[in-house]
Amino acid sequence: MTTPTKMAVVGAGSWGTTFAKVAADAAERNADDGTICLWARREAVAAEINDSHTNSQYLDKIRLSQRISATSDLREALSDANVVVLAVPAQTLRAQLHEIRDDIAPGAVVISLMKGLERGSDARMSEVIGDELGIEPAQIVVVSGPNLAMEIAREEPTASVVACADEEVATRIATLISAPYFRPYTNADVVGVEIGGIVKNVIALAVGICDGLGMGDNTKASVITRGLAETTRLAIALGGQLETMAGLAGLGDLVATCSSPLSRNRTAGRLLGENLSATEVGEAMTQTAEGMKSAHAVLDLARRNDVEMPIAEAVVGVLDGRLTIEGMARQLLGRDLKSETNISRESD
Ligand SMILES: NC(=O)C1=CN([C@@H]2O[C@H](COP(=O)(O)OP(=O)(O)OC[C@H]3O[C@@H](n4cnc5c(N)ncnc54)[C@H](O)[C@@H]3O)[C@@H](O)[C@H]2O)C=CC1
Ligand SMILES: O=C(CO)COP(=O)(O)O
Repeated sequence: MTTPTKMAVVGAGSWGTTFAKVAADAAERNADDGTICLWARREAVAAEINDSHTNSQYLDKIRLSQRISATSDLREALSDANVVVLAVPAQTLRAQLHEIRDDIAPGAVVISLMKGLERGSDARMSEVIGDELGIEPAQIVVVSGPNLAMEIAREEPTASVVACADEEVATRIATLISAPYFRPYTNADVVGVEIGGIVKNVIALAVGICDGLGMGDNTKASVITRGLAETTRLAIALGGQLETMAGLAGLGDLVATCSSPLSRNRTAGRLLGENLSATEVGEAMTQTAEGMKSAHAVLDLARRNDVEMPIAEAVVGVLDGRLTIEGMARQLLGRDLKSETNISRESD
């Protein structure tokens, strides 16, 4: 007999809550005894999930399964959990893990849902998890793909990627989250899957800037496509696979995020394009737009690996107030002419 899954989801924002719903609906479909406990920072959010089975601040009008319980006591959520899911803002993860490292059961599989790069260390979230918890890559899973939370919460059919160095673990987690409306594929390329999710947020800021400036689809398609080229260069330099970048966690997520009005990163970019400063955009956003903070780390990581990322560089220039949005277009269009198909590190 296999042990029933006891899942703890750390972070009851849009994606943490939606992922808990997916796992609960998958358990229902698999007719297993799995339970899901969501940790919410605020007691009121936990109480609403327990009493009304809703989380109205993040997922308006979405009903959650009765298999999902919630608590604002993190130790209680983690108690005996054999699968721990992390869905907090990337820049807060290390401090959070530091606090709870002794409360995570040895042998638990830890899943990262986050799409950010740590500023200062340029570490991917799977690397932060490995550092802070001292666990093996076979225990660390990354879930990423074209996964706008609200669409999944509404049960609109969606595919995703479950990445782990150990393919058996990836398959086990994929089974655990395979809901009637959510289809996960496995992939052993953790680096490529994570880089796709991180960099698309920066490219979505650039596409949002185009929106803010009132530019049309040619401009946005050009940014998306060349954005994929620079994302691919970085992923390959770090050991990722070309095929991953053409898949759900690369092209798929880039297209979803850059096209959707639901995207927080694209929205933040639009506000930048409407001439708000990065500080003003930060104040206007009520949910996490990871690209606003990760962009600097992406550029730093690229420079350390001799990878050119002109779009990321221009976005960082705008965020830092060194480049105007009009100057951004001039800078990108003024570059030396190149072959399109060169995926080598040096140039674009
Ligand atoms: N919302 C989406 O559609 C998707 C989001 N993601 C990624 O998931 C991660 C989480 O994003 P969302 O759930 O959308 O964000 P959110 O802004 O909706 O929720 C963030 C959650 O983290 C908590 N939190 C905020 N500051 C914290 C801190 N200092 N310490 C601990 N917890 C804190 C908040 O209370 C909230 O529960 C991000 O890395 C994002 O890129 C990935 C795929 C889809
Ligand atoms: O990662 C996402 C979709 O896959 C969500 O994008 P935003 O964080 O820009 O809303």
